[in-house]
Amino acid sequence: MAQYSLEKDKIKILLLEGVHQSAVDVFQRAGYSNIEYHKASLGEEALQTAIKDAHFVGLRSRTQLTDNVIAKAEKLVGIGCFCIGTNQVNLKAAEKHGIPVFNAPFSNTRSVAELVLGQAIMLLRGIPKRNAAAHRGEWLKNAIGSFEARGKTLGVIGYGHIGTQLGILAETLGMRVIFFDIEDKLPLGNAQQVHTIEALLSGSDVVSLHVPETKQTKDMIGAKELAQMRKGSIFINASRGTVVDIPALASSIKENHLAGAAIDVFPVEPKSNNDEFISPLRGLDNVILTPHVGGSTLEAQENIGIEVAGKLVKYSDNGSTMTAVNFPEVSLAQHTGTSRLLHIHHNRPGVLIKINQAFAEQGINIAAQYLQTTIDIGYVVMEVDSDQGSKALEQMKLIEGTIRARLLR
Ligand SMILES: NC(=O)c1ccc[n+]([C@@H]2O[C@H](COP(=O)([O-])OP(=O)(O)OC[C@H]3O[C@@H](n4cnc5c(N)ncnc54)[C@H](O)[C@@H]3O)[C@@H](O)[C@H]2O)c1
Ligand SMILES: O=C(O)CC[C@@H](O)C(=O)O
Repeated sequence: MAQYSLEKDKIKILLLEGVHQSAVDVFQRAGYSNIEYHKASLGEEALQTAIKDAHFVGLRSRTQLTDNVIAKAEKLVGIGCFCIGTNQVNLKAAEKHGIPVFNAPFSNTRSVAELVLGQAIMLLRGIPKRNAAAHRGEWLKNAIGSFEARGKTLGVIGYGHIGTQLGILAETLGMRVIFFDIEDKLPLGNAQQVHTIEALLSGSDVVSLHVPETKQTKDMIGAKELAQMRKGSIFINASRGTVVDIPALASSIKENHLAGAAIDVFPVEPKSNNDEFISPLRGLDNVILTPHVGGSTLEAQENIGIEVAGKLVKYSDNGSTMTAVNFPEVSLAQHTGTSRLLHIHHNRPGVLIKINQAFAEQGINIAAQYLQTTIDIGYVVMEVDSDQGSKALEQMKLIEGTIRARLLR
């Protein structure tokens, strides 16, 4: 598939799930006015219709970009996840079609850490159950099951951007912090790494999960792991719903093994705010249930809008793919005085040589060349004399192994 870069007002940007206005502002400031904006996510059929002629799509965690949807999005050039998680996108399929996927790896991490810390304090004090009782007209004024955070042990599973910030915040309250991670991590503050999940579970008063959704983290916490937690301890998950066996968690709470839990993410989440939320945890007074809002603060959403829209604009304008999660990363400054060509190809021996040969035979002068590869694809960016851009694109199209080629204006 080869294409000339379109006029900016012909480039369709599909924004879903109410991404922040800051994203729209970034696109508009960069000259992109053809924006289709939806407040909610779209089901597969509606999504296929809306994405069919879109060049860029922006989404959050609800929209599923499956292999099937991506295959039918014939014009799609780039995907922006306006969040951290990218598990809702079939990254391999996007790569196969030569489509980079961008996200915002930092912008909402502080928001999650703050929420989790607040939940830990509330749960240690038994507040959710006292709050629920008061709403029913009951008055639970006593100190039973009510503890300070000071001196308690917080166990963090997944000591990344969120886990580390949570650890530091918890230490300011006088909590002791231990963590379990598959990587050896530099402990911040006085945190200590433990080397088995069992040591973490049995050694903590509050356990909080901050791992990504992967094959290894699926059902990472089930009945066996919950039984390894201390009696009367607290469990928090604001990572991904697939990580925890929810019926097993509900049993552990009902049997009074755990004193309480806060759950922000669920294996199946309602598609929109109008759909019913169904969970075996409903009705349990000592469980805080939140609708996947760990990262939903106005500060975070505004920053995410700016960050991800900025990355899509840079890719559209300059071909820069820095921080793409599924794609060779090429950092490029703005080009002036030359035509820039983007060529995405299957990573097989000889593709670059063939492009260079074809250009040499046609007398096309290469002013600059940048190449990066992953196991499966190669991404080469070339600059040629301005009057030779169209001819160069025609030559690129003929190269065997081409997935996409694009000429920037
Ligand atoms: N609730 C929300 O609104 C919300 C907001 C932001 C992020 N999240 C979720 O939180 C996750 C974590 O975010 P982050 O920014 O801290 O990510 P991160 O990539 O910085 O950290 C994840 C950590 O988990 C570790 N890890 C991976 N697999 C593991 C395993 N099997 N066992 C133990 N450790 C493992 C990694 O080594 C890494 O240190 C995200 O992937 C996202 O799914 C949720
Ligand atoms: O905003 C969302 O829908 C997802 C938030 C969070 O889970 C993330 O991955 O950043």
